[in-house]
Amino acid sequence: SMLLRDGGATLLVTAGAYSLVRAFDALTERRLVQQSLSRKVVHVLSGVFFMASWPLFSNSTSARFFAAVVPFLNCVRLLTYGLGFYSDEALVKSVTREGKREELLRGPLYYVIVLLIIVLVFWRDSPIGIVSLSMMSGGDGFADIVGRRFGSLKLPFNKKKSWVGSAAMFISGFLLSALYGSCGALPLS
Ligand SMILES: Nc1ccn([C@@H]2O[C@H](COP(=O)(O)OP(=O)(O)OP(=O)(O)O)[C@@H](O)[C@H]2O)c(=O)n1
Ligand SMILES: C/C(=C\CO)CCC[C@H](C)CCC[C@H](C)CCCC(C)C
Repeated sequence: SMLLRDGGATLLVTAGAYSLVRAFDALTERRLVQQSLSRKVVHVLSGVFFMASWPLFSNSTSARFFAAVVPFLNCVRLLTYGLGFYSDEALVKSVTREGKREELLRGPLYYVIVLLIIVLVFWRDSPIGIVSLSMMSGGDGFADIVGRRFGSLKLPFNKKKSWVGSAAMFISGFLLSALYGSCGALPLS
C-alpha cells in the first residue's frame, strides 16, 4: 500500500542521510578529505540526493509529510548536538568549517530548514522548489569550485564572492533543475 511505500522510503532516506554524514566523517578522520571539502560535498550531495529520492514516494497527498520527516529529524539532530545536550564529533567533523559544535546551528541548520520548508510547500508539484534546491545545493558547490580557481574579479558588494563564481552558480543550478525536470521522474505538467 501507499503507507507502506512511503514509510519504507522515509526509512531508506533517513538511513541514507545518516550514512552520508558517517561516510564523510570516516573520510575526514582518515585525512582522505579535508574538513572544508567534506562540508561542501555533504552540502551538495544532501540536496541533490534528497531531491533524487522524491520519486520513491507515492502520489498520495500525505507523501510530502513522509519525505519531510527526513529534514525534520536532521533539524532535531543539529539542534540537539549544536546546543550541546549531547556530543557528536562525527557530525561536527563532517559538516562544520572549523570543528565547533555551535557551527551546526548556522549553515547546516539553515540548510535543513530550507529543505523542510521547500518539501512541505512545493514538493514535486512546482518547479519552484526544484529550482531553489538546485541553486542552493548544486549551484553553491559549483560557485565554490569555479570561483576559487577563476574568481579573481570580485563582486562590488561582497569581496569574498566573484563574478564567475556567481555565474557558475546560476548556470549549474539552471542545468541541474533542467536535468531533474527532464528525467520524467516527476509528475510536473
Ligand atoms: N558567488 C561566489 C560564491 C563562492 N565563491 C568562491 O567560493 C568560496 C566559498 O564560497 P561559499 O560557499 O559562498 O562560502 P562558504 O562556504 O561560506 O565559505 P568557505 O570559504 O569557508 O567555504 C569563496 O571563498 C569564493 O572563493 C565565488 O567566487 N563566488
Ligand atoms: C554541510 C551542510 C550545510 C552547510 O553548508 C549540509 C548539512 C546536511 C545535514 C546535516 C544532513 C541533511 C540530510 C538531508 C536532509 C537528506 C539527505 C538524504 C540523502 C538520501 C543522502
